[in-house]
Amino acid sequence: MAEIMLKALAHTYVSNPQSPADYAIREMTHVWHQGGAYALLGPSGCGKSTLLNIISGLLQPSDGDVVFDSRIVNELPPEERNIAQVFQFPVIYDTMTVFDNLAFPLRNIRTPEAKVRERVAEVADILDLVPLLRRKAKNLTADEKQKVSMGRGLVRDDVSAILFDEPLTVIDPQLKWKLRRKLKEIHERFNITMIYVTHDQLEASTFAEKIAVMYEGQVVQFGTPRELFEKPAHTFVGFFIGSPGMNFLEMTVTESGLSFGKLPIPVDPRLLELAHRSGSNNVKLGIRPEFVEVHEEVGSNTLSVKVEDIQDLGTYSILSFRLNGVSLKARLGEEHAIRGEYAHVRFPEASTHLYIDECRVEVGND
Ligand SMILES: Nc1ncnc2c1ncn2[C@@H]1O[C@H](COP(=O)(O)OP(=O)(O)OP(=O)(O)O)[C@@H](O)[C@H]1O
Repeated sequence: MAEIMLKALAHTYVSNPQSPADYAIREMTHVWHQGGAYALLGPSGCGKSTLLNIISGLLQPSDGDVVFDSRIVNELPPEERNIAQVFQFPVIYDTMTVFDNLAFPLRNIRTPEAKVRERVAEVADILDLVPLLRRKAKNLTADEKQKVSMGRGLVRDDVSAILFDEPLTVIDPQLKWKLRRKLKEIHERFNITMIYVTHDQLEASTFAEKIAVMYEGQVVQFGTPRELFEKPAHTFVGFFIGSPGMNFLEMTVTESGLSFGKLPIPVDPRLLELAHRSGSNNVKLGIRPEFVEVHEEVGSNTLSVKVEDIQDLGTYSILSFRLNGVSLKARLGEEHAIRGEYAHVRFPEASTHLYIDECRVEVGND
C-alpha cells in the first residue's frame, strides 16, 4: 500500500524538446493518497497511458520523480514497484485454468500453496469466478477473461496500487455496469489505491471519488465528480464533462463591463476588475445547459433567441438556440415545452462562470 507522488514530473518522447507542445506530460506535481479510488479522464492522446506507464515503471520520465511513500522509485523496474496493472485487453494464459491464472502472480513470488489457495478463493469469490476455477482460460468469454485479468491484479496483498487502463473496453455494454460495481466493491473491501484510466466520464464518475481531468499533457482539474460539474476549473472540463457540455460565450471587455457582441452581460464587479487587470482578450462566460433559464414569454432580463432545434431525449430535451450567431444549448425538463420559433432565455449570474485564458477565475465567498 502506498501514497504515490509525482514530483515536478514531465515526459517527452522527443529527443530535443523545444516547446510545451513537445511534452506528452507537461510538468506536474500530483499526489494519489493511499486507499483512494481515482480516475484519470481525458480524450485520446492527452497523455493518460504515458502517465500510467510512468507510475508502473514501464516508462522512465524524462524529468522529475515518481515517489512511493517518500521513496524515489524512478530507477525501479515494474516488478519491483509492486504495482498491478490491468490493461484494455485481458492478459492471461489461455492454456492454464482460471485457478492457475489467478495463482500465477503468487506462485511467482513463491507464496506457500495454502496461502495461494486462500487468496485465489477470496478473489474468485468477489469476482464471481468460483464456478470457473477449473475451466481453461481459452474457453472463457471476453468479460470472464477480463475478470480473470483483474483477479490477477488483485491477488497479491502486497501491491502498492492497481492501475486500470480502460479495462472495460472489450466488455459488453450490459455487463459494464456490473463490473464497475464490482470494482467499487473491491476497492471498499481491499482498501487499495486504484487509478482508473478512461475517456468515458460516466465510467470515471461511477468508479472514482476524485477525478483528474487531463488535457494536452496536463491535469487541468483534480476534483470530485460534483466539483467538475459545478465549478469546472478550465474550459476543457466544462466542455468535456456533462452532456451536452458547458456553453461558452466569448466576451468583449469594455470600460463599463462585459458584453457578448452588443449585449451587455452583468457580472460581479470584482470579476470585471480581474478581467481588466488580466489585459487578456480571451475572456469567456460559461454556463451549463442545465442552468440556462428558458421561458416562452418575455420576462425581466430575458434575451430573445431563435430556436434551432429541440431534441427529445425521453425524460428531458435539449434546446439548441442561436444568440449573436452562436449556437448554445439549454436542458429542459419533461414538463417544459417550447412551442414557438423564439424563446426567451436568462443566464442567472449565480450559475455563470468567468474564464480568463481558459481558466476559471473566482472571487471570495463564491
Ligand atoms: N511511444 C511513443 N512514441 C512517441 N510518441 C508517443 C508514444 N506514445 C505516446 N506518444 C504520444 O504522446 C501523446 C500522449 O499519448 P498517450 O498514449 O499517453 O495518450 P492517451 O491519453 O493514453 O491516449 P489513448 O486514450 O488514445 O490511449 C500523444 O501525442 C501520443 O502520440
